[in-house]
Amino acid sequence: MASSCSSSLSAGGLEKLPASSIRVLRSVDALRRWRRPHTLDQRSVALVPTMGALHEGHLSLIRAAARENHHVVVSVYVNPAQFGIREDLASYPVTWDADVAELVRLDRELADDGHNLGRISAVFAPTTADMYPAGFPGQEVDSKGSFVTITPVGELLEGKTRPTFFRGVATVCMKLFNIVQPDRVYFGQKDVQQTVVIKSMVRDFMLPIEVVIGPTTRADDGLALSSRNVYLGERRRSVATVLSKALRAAEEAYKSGGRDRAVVRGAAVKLLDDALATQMALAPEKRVQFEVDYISLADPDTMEELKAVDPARGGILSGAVKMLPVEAPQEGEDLGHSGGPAVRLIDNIILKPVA
Ligand SMILES: Nc1ncnc2c1ncn2[C@@H]1O[C@H](COP(=O)(O)OP(=O)(O)OP(=O)(O)O)[C@@H](O)[C@H]1O
Ligand SMILES: CC(C)(CO)[C@@H](O)C(=O)[O-]
Ligand code: BAL
Repeated sequence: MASSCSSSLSAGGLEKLPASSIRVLRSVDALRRWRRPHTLDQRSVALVPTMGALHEGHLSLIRAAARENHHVVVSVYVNPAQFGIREDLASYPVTWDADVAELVRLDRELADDGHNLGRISAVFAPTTADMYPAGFPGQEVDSKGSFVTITPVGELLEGKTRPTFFRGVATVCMKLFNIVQPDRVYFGQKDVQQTVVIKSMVRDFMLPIEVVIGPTTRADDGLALSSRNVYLGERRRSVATVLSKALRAAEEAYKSGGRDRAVVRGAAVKLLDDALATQMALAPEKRVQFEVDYISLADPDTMEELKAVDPARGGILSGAVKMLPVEAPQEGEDLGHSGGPAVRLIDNIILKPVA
């Protein structure tokens, strides 16, 4: 739940982040009142949707948005509809105070850099009552309510393991887009299937919005930044690079002329198999066990699996790996946020077309 201790009310009763001009808008009405004049004065508005727990990946999207738009709205909303009933809604990291401190710091950076059209104008932090005016429909697969579903892409890969995920994402994004009425929306390539779902929704519902995809921000060792990485703890964090390494191995196979699924995807699978064998040879108090959910080599537009990459079109290599809770925890061992539950890592690499 967003706390209000790190914001203040101005003389006019407007809530702002401290030492900044960033408005905090907590309801649909407040956002609409803020938005109206910018339609009249034809200033461009960008939306960067997030679930908070901000990291450099989010900040890179905000920087891109500020470069190209007069106003940037960052939404911070942990949308319950995209969490399955057995997923981590209750423990999802909520770091409002740190998030707003990052936004204020970034806004100053944007102001000091002369290359930006705009800055962060507002943080939209609505309540679930506001976002689901008929009442929250529930997290079950057969919940009844008003939903946006984008199929078949939303049923593949992530959608197979998380059957309500893309329905929840598309529904909340449709709501956010209708509320904010952005000219441009910014999403990260880290969630590549999400970008395909959002682009399909914008196309199929004729939404007058440009979808901009920002590159994946990584830690120095290659791990894609993700809010859920806080669950890992030290032992699993050191092994979590297996997925990015596996995808990199498959990309190398493509770059060396490999085109068949068995060659390209096979390079990733082999790296994961070898890494797991290495871990399993270690003692329980040292090792990290993981399960591969999928390694996909898919069409860049539909995310349907490919038998071979057409070099004129390229493809998307993506994967999900579940890091299991550590065995035999050691005295004082850092197990990660919320006691170190199983963590699903996702990552991807775009195989670029070659002439
Ligand atoms: N490493 C990253 N690089 C670029 N964009 C990112 C990165 N991580 C997240 N994003 C993007 O930020 C936006 C908000 O994502 P979200 O708040 O879910 O963060 P997250 O790190 O993906 O969290 P989670 O761990 O729950 O998946 C999405 O468009 C997402 O793709
Ligand atoms: C796009 C999004 C903010 C919708 O809740 C979420 O799926 C995310 O953070 O990627
Ligand atoms: N980063 C996408 C949001 C989710 O996995 O729930």
